[in-house]
Amino acid sequence: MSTPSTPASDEAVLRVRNLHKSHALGATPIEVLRGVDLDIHAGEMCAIMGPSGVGKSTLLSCVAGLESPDRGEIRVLGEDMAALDEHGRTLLRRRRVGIVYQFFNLVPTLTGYENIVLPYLIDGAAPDHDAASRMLDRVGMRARAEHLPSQMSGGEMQLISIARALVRRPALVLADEPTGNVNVATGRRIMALLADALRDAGSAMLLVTHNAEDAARAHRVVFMRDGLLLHDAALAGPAVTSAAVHDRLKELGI
Ligand SMILES: Nc1ncnc2c1ncn2[C@@H]1O[C@H](COP(=O)(O)OP(=O)(O)OP(=O)(O)O)[C@@H](O)[C@H]1O
Repeated sequence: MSTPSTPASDEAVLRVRNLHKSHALGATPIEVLRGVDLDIHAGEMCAIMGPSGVGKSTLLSCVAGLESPDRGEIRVLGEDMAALDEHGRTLLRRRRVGIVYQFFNLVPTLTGYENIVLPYLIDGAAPDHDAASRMLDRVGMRARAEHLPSQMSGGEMQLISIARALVRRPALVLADEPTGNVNVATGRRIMALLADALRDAGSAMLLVTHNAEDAARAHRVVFMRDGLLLHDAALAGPAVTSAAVHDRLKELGI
């Protein structure tokens, strides 16, 4: 598979057009995404907020190539996900996309360090131990390197999972409620780490969050409602403060 290393400067790292996706609920399909459009450029963090069950995680799964949309277009680094086969999508995800999950998704039988180098191993690549070691220090988890996830707190597991997601300097980071299961202080640390890593690596990031303070770290906040994204010009750039996010959530009744 040929994966462009960097998109053309004006090309979005993530481009989504008219995305539709239904889930079968018994015999009745429920259309969760009804024409989602979204662009995220290099170095940009975009937060998505919206009521529970509206389809935020479904969007992330489609972007990651873990679920197939019914129709519409997803381009990651210019690559049309629908034109890739399953293997191509897997390679693109492994090599260019970092994913942070709400429930960490660490491999329970591997140590913290082994979890961090997992993205290399599942790709059949030699681990970059320098990068992994730097990442271990960056998330402050060196003392936990040899511990199993069962010996870690939720916050520690999430810090390890963030190191795993970022170790290959992904072009696109997908984070699904990364602070949803950690305490407030760790949540702030996690958001600062993600923002710093994004800036340093020039990655684009799609963040799903219910937390206005987390959303306020983004360059742009969009709201999902009725299967669509509401692009809110008032919530971009310096206007993105947690107070402004709170106000908008209230106006939208979310
Ligand atoms: N595999 C599936 N099969 C059937 N229905 C599904 C499936 N995955 C999700 N759904 C349904 O699709 C809808 C959207 O789910 P999704 O997890 O994307 O929402 P969300 O906005 O991320 O919610 P939350 O904020 O609670 O995490 C929900 O009604 C959910 O029950």
